[in-house]
Amino acid sequence: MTPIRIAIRRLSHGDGLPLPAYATDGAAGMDVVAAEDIALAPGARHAVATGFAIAIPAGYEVQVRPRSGLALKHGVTCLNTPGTIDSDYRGEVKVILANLGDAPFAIARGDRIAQLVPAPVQHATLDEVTALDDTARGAGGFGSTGR
Ligand SMILES: O=c1ccn([C@H]2C[C@H](O)[C@@H](COP(=O)(O)OP(=O)(O)OP(=O)(O)O)O2)c(=O)[nH]1
Ligand SMILES: [Mg+2]
Repeated sequence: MTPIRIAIRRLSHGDGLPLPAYATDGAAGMDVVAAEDIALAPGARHAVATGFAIAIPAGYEVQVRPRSGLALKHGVTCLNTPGTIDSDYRGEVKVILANLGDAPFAIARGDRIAQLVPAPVQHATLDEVTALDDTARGAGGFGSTGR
């Protein structure tokens, strides 16, 4: 598939850092590095600077996803996963990391902390009605079909 083109602007505090990049040819996400040093205490969260801003083409978003290694080994994940970067956002991309582990976790500038995955966005229009069609499920949810 032809890659979509995303304009990226390096911010002054991103000087010298690698831009997001695919670690392997088949990687789904571009790894993003931290632009700051931060110590995350257990239970703490922080919007980690990345040092860049992007302009996503209309009709797309970029999802900010955790790295499984950080999650499994340290309990460090994106709190709002998947984070949403809107196509009209021009501010700095930030990675909202949370430490759900039981030990402090140190992030150093240049560490890979998350990955970016572009995705198409489908807008909907809502048609307000007074009754919805019947289905076998009806209002059952939240485990209604059993374990
Ligand atoms: O992980 C994230 C999530 C969001 N953002 C930025 C880009 C996104 O376009 C904007 C708004 O995100 P979102 O819509 O998820 O947050 P909100 O709480 O609804 O804020 P807003 O009222 O600004 O839309 O914040 C990030 O940099 N990283
Ligand atoms: Mg929003």
